[in-house]
Amino acid sequence: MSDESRPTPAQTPVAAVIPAAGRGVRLGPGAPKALRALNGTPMLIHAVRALAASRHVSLVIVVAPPDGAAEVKSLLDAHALPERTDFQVVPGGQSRQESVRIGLDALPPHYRIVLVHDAARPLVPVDTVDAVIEAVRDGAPAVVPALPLADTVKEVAPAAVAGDPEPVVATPERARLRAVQTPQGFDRATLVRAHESVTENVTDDASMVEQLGLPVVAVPGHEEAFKVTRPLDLILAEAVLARRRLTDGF
Ligand SMILES: Nc1ccn([C@@H]2O[C@H](COP(=O)(O)OP(=O)(O)OP(=O)(O)O)[C@@H](O)[C@H]2O)c(=O)n1
Ligand SMILES: C[C@](O)(CO)[C@H](O)COP(=O)(O)O
Repeated sequence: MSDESRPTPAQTPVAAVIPAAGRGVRLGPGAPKALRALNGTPMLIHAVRALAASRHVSLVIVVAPPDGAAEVKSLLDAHALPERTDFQVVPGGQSRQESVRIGLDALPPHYRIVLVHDAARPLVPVDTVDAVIEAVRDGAPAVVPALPLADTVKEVAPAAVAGDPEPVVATPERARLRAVQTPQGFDRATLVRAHESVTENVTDDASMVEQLGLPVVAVPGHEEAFKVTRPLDLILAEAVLARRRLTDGF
């Protein structure tokens, strides 16, 4: 077993990269998505707090909108965050993949475990974060939190004429499908190699590790780790925060 793939001890420090450089086109016009407010606090601050809630995470690197690094730094300074966690801000890229790679480049060398977490998943519970970390510490090179699907999924072919109904070509067996969330956790050397090797666009980091032929494992995700993508998701996120305030007092 090479040094890089050896299981890491429980005290190995964990860093989190938070890609937050997206525009949020599907959310509609307005500020970059990560800077939009959820119950008065920017989505990004909720996401940073969610990751820093894990006592294992000692560094959070926020990948800011390309022209928004100064604004993000001010936001982090203006909000209460755990003192045991260090924060760094770097300007992001044109795609999620490029933003994650920029975040990885900023990681100090001694971090051997890295989480990648969408700013757009601001409400992930700390138990989910810790379950991902534990699986990486147990030796998995890549870990995803995942949930079974409620809908049946169809594969379609392109319509002959744009706008016409799309022909359905297959119905994958639902019991074997999972909806994948973040944080995704990685052995740092594996993730760096994946980002160096895979050049085509992918929608998550774990799929790059799959392309290297390395194992990716799934741990239980959480309904509240959903991604704020469309306007209805903002309403749902604010409802979850209101419920938390009532039941947990924060
Ligand atoms: N160039 C980019 C694009 C996306 N992201 C981040 O990747 C995460 C997941 O992306 P998504 O939800 O698709 O966000 P957006 O790209 O902002 O959304 P849209 O596709 O609707 O524009 C988000 O936290 C987003 O800020 C990023 O850091 N850099
Ligand atoms: C990484 C991710 O959140 C896993 O579900 C998702 O693939 C991001 O997709 P997006 O289209 O960039 O939001």
